[in-house]
Amino acid sequence: MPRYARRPSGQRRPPGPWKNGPVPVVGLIGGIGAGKSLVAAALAARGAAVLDADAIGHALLDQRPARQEVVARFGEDVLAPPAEEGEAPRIDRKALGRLVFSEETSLRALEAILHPRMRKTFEKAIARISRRREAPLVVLDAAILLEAGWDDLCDSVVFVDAPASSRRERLARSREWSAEQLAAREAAQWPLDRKRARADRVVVNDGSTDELKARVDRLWQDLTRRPPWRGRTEVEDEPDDTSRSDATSPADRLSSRRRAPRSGAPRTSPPKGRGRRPR
Ligand SMILES: CC(C)(COP(=O)(O)OP(=O)(O)OC[C@H]1O[C@@H](n2cnc3c(N)ncnc32)[C@H](O)[C@@H]1O)[C@@H](O)C(=O)NCCC(=O)NCCS
Ligand SMILES: Nc1ncnc2c1ncn2[C@@H]1O[C@H](COP(=O)(O)OP(=O)(O)OP(=O)(O)O)[C@@H](O)[C@H]1O
Repeated sequence: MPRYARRPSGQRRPPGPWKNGPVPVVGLIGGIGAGKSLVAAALAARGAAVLDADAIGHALLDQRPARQEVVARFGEDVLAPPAEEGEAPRIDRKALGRLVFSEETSLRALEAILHPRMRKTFEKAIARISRRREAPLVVLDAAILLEAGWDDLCDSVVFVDAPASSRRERLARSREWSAEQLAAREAAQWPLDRKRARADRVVVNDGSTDELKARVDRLWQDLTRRPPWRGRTEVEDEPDDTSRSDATSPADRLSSRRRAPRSGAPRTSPPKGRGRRPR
């Protein structure tokens, strides 16, 4: 029987070169609508196990302990009428979203209910996948990975970089958010250049879905090579200065490539001004 070290969380950590043992964990971040889910799906098609933070949050809202705490905090207005008689009431996420993204204290209160449970779910899933060697790679797809401090579970952080205009167009097509709703969610997150600076890999999503898949194939090669990973990788075609996203100038990109590896680097100072409280 292998002997496993215990982690502070009480989870057993099987032996291996990565933070959580034999399987590396990769955090996926990027702007809203940048294509994180698409990248996650392409990695899943190659064999990665994907933890979708949005979906895990939704599942928790559907379970009694979290749902009851949410209703106790926000009132019955955040409940949707049951579709059928006798059915358990469900949280109306649209209504709850309207509330929390218009008032920071409410968002913090919702996070205080959900985030500890979400983290526990991630930790358990990572521990299980590592113990049973269920996949060669775990992907934690979480827009607010850095803001929530979940990056401490990750061996690498990948930023999906898409031009703001493409993100807006795609979201207008795929979701029913107004520009104001999108702006309110973005305001609740770190600015993109701050997120990008904390990533050690960047995948540029500025073309077709086929182009993105080809880039994810290269990312996969990079992520599944033997440890230790070093340096910073940008996955895109030949640099084209006109097609870059919102905030990164060619000079930024060059300097970011020269950055030291993330692992072991001290955390940067807390965010100032816009957006979320420091963590
Ligand atoms: C407020 C809720 C009910 C709205 O649900 P809805 O179905 O409209 O949105 P969904 O959960 O699919 O989130 C879509 C996007 O909104 C943004 N977003 C969601 N929660 C947050 C948050 N706490 N802070 C900043 N942005 C957020 C993310 O970019 C996310 O990808 C829901 O987002 C929620 O419960 N949020 C708190 C839990 C959480 O932090 N989830 C985000 C994990 S990445
Ligand atoms: N290169 C692309 N070409 C065309 N459509 C795309 C491309 N990339 C993403 N999309 C579409 O844009 C929409 C948003 O993408 P996706 O859901 O992957 O973004 P996301 O980063 O996961 O968003 P969120 O932050 O809300 O979780 C989806 O409908 C997706 O299919």
